[in-house]
Amino acid sequence: MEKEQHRSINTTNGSLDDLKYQSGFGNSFSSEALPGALPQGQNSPLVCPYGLYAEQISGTSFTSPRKLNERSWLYRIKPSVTHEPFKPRVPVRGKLVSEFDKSNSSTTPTQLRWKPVTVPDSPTDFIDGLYTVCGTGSSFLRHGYAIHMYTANKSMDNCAFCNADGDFLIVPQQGRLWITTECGKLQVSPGEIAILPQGFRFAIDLPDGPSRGYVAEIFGTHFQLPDLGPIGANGLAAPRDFLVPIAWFEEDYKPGYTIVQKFGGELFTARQDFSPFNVVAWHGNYVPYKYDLSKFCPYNTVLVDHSDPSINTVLTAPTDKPGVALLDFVIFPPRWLVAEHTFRPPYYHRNCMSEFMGLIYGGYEAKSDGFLPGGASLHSCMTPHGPDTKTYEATIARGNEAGPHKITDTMAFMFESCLMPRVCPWALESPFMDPDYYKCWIGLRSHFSYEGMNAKSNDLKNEHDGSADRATVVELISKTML
Ligand SMILES: O=C(O)Cc1cc(O)ccc1O
Ligand SMILES: [Fe+2]
Repeated sequence: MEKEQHRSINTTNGSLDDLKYQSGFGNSFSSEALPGALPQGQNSPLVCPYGLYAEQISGTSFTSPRKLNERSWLYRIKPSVTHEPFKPRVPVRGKLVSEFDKSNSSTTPTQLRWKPVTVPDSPTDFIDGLYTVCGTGSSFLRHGYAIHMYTANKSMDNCAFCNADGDFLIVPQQGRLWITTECGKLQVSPGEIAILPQGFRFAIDLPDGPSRGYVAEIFGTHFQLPDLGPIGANGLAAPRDFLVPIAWFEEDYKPGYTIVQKFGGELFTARQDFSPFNVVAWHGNYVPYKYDLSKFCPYNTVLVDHSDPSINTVLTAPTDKPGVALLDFVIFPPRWLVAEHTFRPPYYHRNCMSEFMGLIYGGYEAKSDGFLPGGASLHSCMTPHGPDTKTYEATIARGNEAGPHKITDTMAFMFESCLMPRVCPWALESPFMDPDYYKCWIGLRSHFSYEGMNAKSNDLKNEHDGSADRATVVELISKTML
């Protein structure tokens, strides 16, 4: 064992408040915390600068096509392998799933909605606060996804988490996440997202205490920027707005330091006596990164009809079928609504894809109430859904006079997948599950009439004038975002 040392070297990242980042998506990045630490001209010299060990982390098979190949070279004080054997973590919490089947989850075509889960009072870090809501497929077979949520109130202490199963896309909803990774530090606030690819070790500090958020985990593939098609060369999420850490390392002696490894949905621990954040320099294109959703440049209809939500795709994890996503991350950001003689909220629909939604802040355009920041909904494959009764009535009451209108103070998102999710029992039985969700549509009444063959939306609007629920409608118009 080494003698005790307490020296953290950080030449460029002075304090967490002014973290510096590299920018770009899929670049070949490089960073060194000490000058000259990065070997030149080769990846694995006989002796690396400063006596560092060279270690490669591969995010794709060695032989993946060049345009998909992801790997990085890390130059570290001790290699990752320097630890005691992995043992099952005790106590076993058993609320993480990475291979979905009848033993751990069930299917339902019912529309599901959850209220925001309360952050516990008892000390809970990110690992203990993480639980799977739904998912499908298998991390063993490298195909599928899991959707988790977390509630936590304390920083991880003397331990790092490593997910061997897949990539995490983390959407904090409450409380900042200060994430230390092997490539350096990321400071992520609600309204930003972080991607922690498969295999990277990371530790999450919670500077704000109580924290809550959503996590999509994908098995067997990585996130890409969506093609822009006829939109052109610019728009949606710009590559330069993705931020990647700069090298940061600590060389402290850390007795009892624990690596918690998620492997096949189970947690294992291994002891070592040093920090895994001992990478002095690195280069490559397999990296953790973050993105500020307020930087997104939305495109949408400028004349009629409501665009399909794919127009707001931030990142996509593809399947082998062109245009069919294992998991799309789609947002519903502040934007102008200008469509003429159009029902502006999301249309009623059934989708061959499955839709999990969350709300980071504000309200959501299709739901007047009941879908709250920190809450969630799941509309699985071909399960009908759409605006609730109040939103429908208020939209019709507003009628054609609606001019350009800006939706503000809102950030909802959707994880959309071609694979049908199974739902975990603790999510179905949760006290935060809303058993009355279906009632938000039950009030939708028939406006059908043979005389109304040429009805315009204004005629529908007039139906409400003087009707018994006029007061409600007027109240809703003032409340609604549309
Ligand atoms: O169901 C939802 O609320 C998500 C959604 C939004 C939208 O604008 C169009 C289709 C869609 O599934
Ligand atoms: Fe939908």
